[in-house]
Amino acid sequence: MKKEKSMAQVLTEFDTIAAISTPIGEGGISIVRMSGEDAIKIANQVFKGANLAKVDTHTIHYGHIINPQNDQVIDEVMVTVLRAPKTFTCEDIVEINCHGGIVVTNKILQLLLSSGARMADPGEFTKRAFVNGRIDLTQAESVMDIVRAKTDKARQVAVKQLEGGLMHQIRAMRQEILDTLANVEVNIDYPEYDADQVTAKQMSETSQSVINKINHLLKTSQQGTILRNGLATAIVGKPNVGKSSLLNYLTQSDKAIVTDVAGTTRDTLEEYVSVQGVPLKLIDTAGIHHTEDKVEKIGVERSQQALEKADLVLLLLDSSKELSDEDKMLIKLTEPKKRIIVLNKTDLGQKLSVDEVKELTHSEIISTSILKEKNLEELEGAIKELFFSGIENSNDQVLVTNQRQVALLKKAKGELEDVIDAVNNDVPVDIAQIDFNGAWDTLGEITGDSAPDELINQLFSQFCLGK
Ligand SMILES: Nc1nc2c(c(=O)[nH]1)N(C=O)[C@@H](CNc1ccc(C(=O)N[C@@H](CCC(=O)O)C(=O)O)cc1)CN2
Ligand SMILES: Nc1nc2c(ncn2[C@@H]2O[C@H](COP(=O)(O)OP(=O)(O)OP(=O)(O)O)[C@@H](O)[C@H]2O)c(=O)[nH]1
Ligand SMILES: [Mg+2]
Repeated sequence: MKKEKSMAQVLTEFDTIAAISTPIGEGGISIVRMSGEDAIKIANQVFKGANLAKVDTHTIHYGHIINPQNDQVIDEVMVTVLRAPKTFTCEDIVEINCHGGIVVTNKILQLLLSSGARMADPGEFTKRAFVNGRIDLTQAESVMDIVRAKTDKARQVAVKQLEGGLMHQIRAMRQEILDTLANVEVNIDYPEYDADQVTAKQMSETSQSVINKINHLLKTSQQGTILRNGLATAIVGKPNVGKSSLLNYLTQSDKAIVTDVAGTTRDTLEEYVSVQGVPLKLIDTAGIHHTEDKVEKIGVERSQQALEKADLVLLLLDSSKELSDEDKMLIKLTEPKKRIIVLNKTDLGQKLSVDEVKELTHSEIISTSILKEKNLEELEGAIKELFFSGIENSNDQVLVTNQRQVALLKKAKGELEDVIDAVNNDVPVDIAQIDFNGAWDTLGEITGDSAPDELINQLFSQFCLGK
């Protein structure tokens, strides 16, 4: 077995890192952040103002960053001093709040690097928070999810995960497995029973108990993924029915080009939007129809791909025209999907009635005029209703939201099922125990309690610089 490094060993390997933690660009203020043993010493070399080695922790100080080589003033700043261990990384942190210009911010970073700091890797601050035990991997992932959240719901789910609910549940499952393993020793001390038989029974029971908990978590993953990524909602229909107009209305923008020319939209367009609290990833598509045009053909193919991937389809029909073969084909094609049918252009003379469409489908039908903004709240309400039907209100629930966690939960479940199978088939206890130990390790990968270094490095490398 690989020997684990002691925390002290890990810590002594840590040098002082620096990075710009705000977006690169012009802005009011930028933050250059340092973490590590020498953070305060390095800051003191370039700061003119209070002696940072003497100030209280969690205090902020006015002064100037100067180039110690020639005493030239680089910028007027505010510097925050945060001493270990009660900091984001559990190390000494210094944050320099400078004016938000690209040149000045970079210059300050360069100065820190030439004074003894090392450029941080992407995600390295958060990685230190993890290695130093302040957060687990699920919390680290949630930090990134907060940064990347496209809708308020996605933010809400991520902040919930940051509280550590998922971590606690996983750790409790691991503890159950560990307690059972500890019992193995005890069983040997009771010779009146067959120790192996008792052990096998306990392993099998614990496996079932943990499987039940895993199933419960896996059940949340579909909802969790949708809340995190947005419900993929494809707006489809034949050309010129008002698909792009609908995207523009729902996003309250003019992101999509709208004209009276059929075939205006050539490529799919994605926008994140919250509709009555429902997080949607809206996809405007090129009108689906038969075409020989080379460019349009590719657009139509993309529309079909978007349709296949969609969680929800908004199928638009033009109510001022009779139902065409293409419309009928689209009604058939989208039949297996969660769907709302939108009869648009009700402001024009009506040639297609709700009743006529009802004969072809059980889906909800909403009549709208997107141009005149008629009945669009009803459409939004229908989206919301469809979304929340069959979904528990999730505000306080722990949700599994990412594929890494789902894959590891499934793997652990498989290992535990193998334990039960082995026990049922009278496989020797020490063989069954291999999978039992395996499940313990797999669950540990979710929280990072037993994750290999490569995995941890790979995960944090996806973070932004300065995070
Ligand atoms: N200026 C600044 N703003 C920021 C951050 C930062 O690093 N710097 N954060 C960075 O992402 C986020 C805040 N996250 C943080 C999480 C934990 C701790 C922290 O010091 N935790 C300690 C002590 C808590 C306490 O004082 O009670 C701990 O948990 O031990 C600080 C920030 C967002 N805003
Ligand atoms: N009268 C009327 N016109 C509408 C309505 N909704 C959209 N239109 C118009 O219909 C035309 C086509 O609208 P688009 O939103 O570009 O239609 P589309 O489905 O995206 O079309 P393609 O991208 O070509 O497939 C534009 O001139 C819109 O202003 C409506 O409710 N009533
Ligand atoms: Mg369009």
